[in-house]
Amino acid sequence: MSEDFDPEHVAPQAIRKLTPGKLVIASHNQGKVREIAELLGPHGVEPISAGALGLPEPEETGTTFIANAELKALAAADLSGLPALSDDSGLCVEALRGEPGIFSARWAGSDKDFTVAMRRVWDQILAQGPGAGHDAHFVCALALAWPDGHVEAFEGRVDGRIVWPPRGDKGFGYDPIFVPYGHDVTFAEMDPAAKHAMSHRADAFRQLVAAVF
Ligand SMILES: O=c1nc[nH]c2c1ncn2[C@H]1C[C@H](O)[C@@H](COP(=O)(O)OP(=O)(O)OP(=O)(O)O)O1
Ligand SMILES: [Mg+2]
Repeated sequence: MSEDFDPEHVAPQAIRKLTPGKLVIASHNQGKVREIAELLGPHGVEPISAGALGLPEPEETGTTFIANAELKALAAADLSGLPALSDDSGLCVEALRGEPGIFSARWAGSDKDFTVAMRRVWDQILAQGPGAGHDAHFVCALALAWPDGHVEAFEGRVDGRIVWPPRGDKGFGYDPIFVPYGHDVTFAEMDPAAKHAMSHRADAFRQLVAAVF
């Protein structure tokens, strides 16, 4: 091994393993915190939410899901002194050229009203004219950061279609208008376990678990 060998710049062996202990869930969205805690259940870590630690909600200045996930995880790891896991996610509608995308939370406004955001998605699809397709996908970027600034990121996806009117009261966000391909029910009509078996978050989680546990 040469003297200037730097393990941080060797992929993929550079992936750092997460050891059992406290893990900050760097999200202020209770729906996500609940899903992430459920997905982490079998992996021997003790989740603590950013809200419970009184951490601020960072401004999402990135232009990609990965960039926003990394900045949220790094901020929480730095402030807490603990490893932190963040999630940046959103709904991308093909007929809207990927919108709302990274702006999915912002479409719900400062009072986080997803009735308004879902209506806006539907109205904008209709505004494209009768030929507009309803295809859409959710993306989830997960970033795991350490207080020394090391960070790993993983991106997952699930494809489906937008339906109207909204259906179901489980889940959160845009779940009532999203039906994954191969299914007839929305994410908000499914049991959490069924959503966890196929969601964008579960896809990203499988990659994270394979890499860092
Ligand atoms: O499984 C999902 N089912 C339905 N809607 C979803 C899902 N996953 C993301 N979404 C939508 C709603 C959410 O508000 C936005 C993410 O925005 P995003 O900035 O990543 O999260 P956020 O501001 O709600 O919480 P935080 O940044 O503190 O983690 O995309
Ligand atoms: Mg956010």
